[in-house]
Amino acid sequence: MAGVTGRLVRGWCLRAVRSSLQVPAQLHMSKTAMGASQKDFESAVNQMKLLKKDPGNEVKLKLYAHYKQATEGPCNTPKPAVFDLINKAKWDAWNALGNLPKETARQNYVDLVSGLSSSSDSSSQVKPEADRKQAGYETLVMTSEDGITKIMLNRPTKMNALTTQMYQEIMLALEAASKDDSTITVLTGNGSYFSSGNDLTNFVISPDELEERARRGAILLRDFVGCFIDFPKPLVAVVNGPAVGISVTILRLFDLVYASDRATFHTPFSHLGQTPEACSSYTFPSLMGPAKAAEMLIFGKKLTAAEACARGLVTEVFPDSTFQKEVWTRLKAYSKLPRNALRISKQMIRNHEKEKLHAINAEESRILQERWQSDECMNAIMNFLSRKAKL
Ligand SMILES: CCCCCCCCCC/C=C/CC(=O)SCCNC(=O)CCNC(=O)[C@H](O)C(C)(C)COP(=O)(O)OP(=O)(O)OC[C@H]1O[C@@H](n2cnc3c(N)ncnc32)[C@H](O)[C@@H]1OP(=O)(O)O
Repeated sequence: MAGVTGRLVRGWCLRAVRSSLQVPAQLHMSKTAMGASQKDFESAVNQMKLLKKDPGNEVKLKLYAHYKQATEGPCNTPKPAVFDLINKAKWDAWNALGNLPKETARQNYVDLVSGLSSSSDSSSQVKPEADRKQAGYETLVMTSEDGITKIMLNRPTKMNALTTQMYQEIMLALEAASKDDSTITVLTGNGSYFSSGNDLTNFVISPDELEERARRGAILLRDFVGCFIDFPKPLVAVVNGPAVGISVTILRLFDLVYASDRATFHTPFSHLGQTPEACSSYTFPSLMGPAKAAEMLIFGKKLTAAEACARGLVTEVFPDSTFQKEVWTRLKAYSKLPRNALRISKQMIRNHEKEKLHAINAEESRILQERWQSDECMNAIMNFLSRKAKL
């Protein structure tokens, strides 16, 4: 019976909404964002030899330390005499990296050099100081100013629901932001919502397409979440209003989450016949404990901003009336901090669990691929769409 209902639902979806869905090519993050290879490392070493501007002693020490760690592992030489100032400073910098894995040191070295190259490139170009809006996005507004790249979800009349095009554009925007000369990257929403999560019309497809679309959807989801796991710079969510579904679960992959007191946090996965994504099946229990995570992820309890803050998902809550002013003042001050130190500190905090997060992301995406083909999921989507049709 359920199977028949499912087939009817899928047929109804196709007839009820005449949608010409296109399947865009999948995007992949650059190699640098995914982890530096030996080749990337060697080319960064060569790039350093060509650098025209002296990056200063502090940076040179970091480069030295990461080079040694990447090539030889933890510091293995005797401590130089106290009066041998230069060698002692070098030894201290290397020794301070402790047991940092070689791969992480290699990645940090590549990131440091890439930061230096892009800042020296940018100093040779004349760029207007004014807000630089970047063209080419249909569902986002991307701007760069005062060391901050802002990616704004821009479908306010649809509560910034995420279409497949939008997932792709966010990945492109993140890739661009990871390479630009900004210090901090911000994601926010235009209008009253931060985002209402996955656009449920992504499911408006013919029954014979479902299996293939679910397969592609899982790849899209995995790549999308992967971009957040790997994002190399400080990433800030400015949660201007309610957040639903994946726009909530992804927050644990941000470094700061600022929320308006008007924001709510809702993950109605079970109601939709679906399961958690964006690594939340692991990150939420570790953040707030399994009992509180279950309340959100299994039973779909909607949290206020204050509750989300108490559970560690939100960094700080601001009154809505002063939200934008207070948050942007704070971020502008942060964006003046030394760029490379911020990046390296972020990576030191995040690198420990990166590999695990990728594995969890792959598994969650695989499970959702099956869920999307279930009658439970299709019935829930149909309920939403038929409510829409009746309005
Ligand atoms: C084979 C499948 C391939 C899928 C590939 C996807 C790959 C990635 C998947 C990642 C998975 C993520 C899981 C989730 O995010 S689950 C959460 C999904 N979101 C929801 O369930 C929210 C649904 N929306 C609502 O409940 C309500 O709209 C609202 C957000 C509570 C707001 O209610 P309100 O009454 O204030 O406003 P309206 O409902 O009138 O909304 C205004 C218009 O916006 C449209 N809208 C809003 N949100 C969505 C949405 N998520 N999907 C589609 N459309 C949305 C709403 O329909 C109105 O449009 P209209 O004016 O045209 O009627």
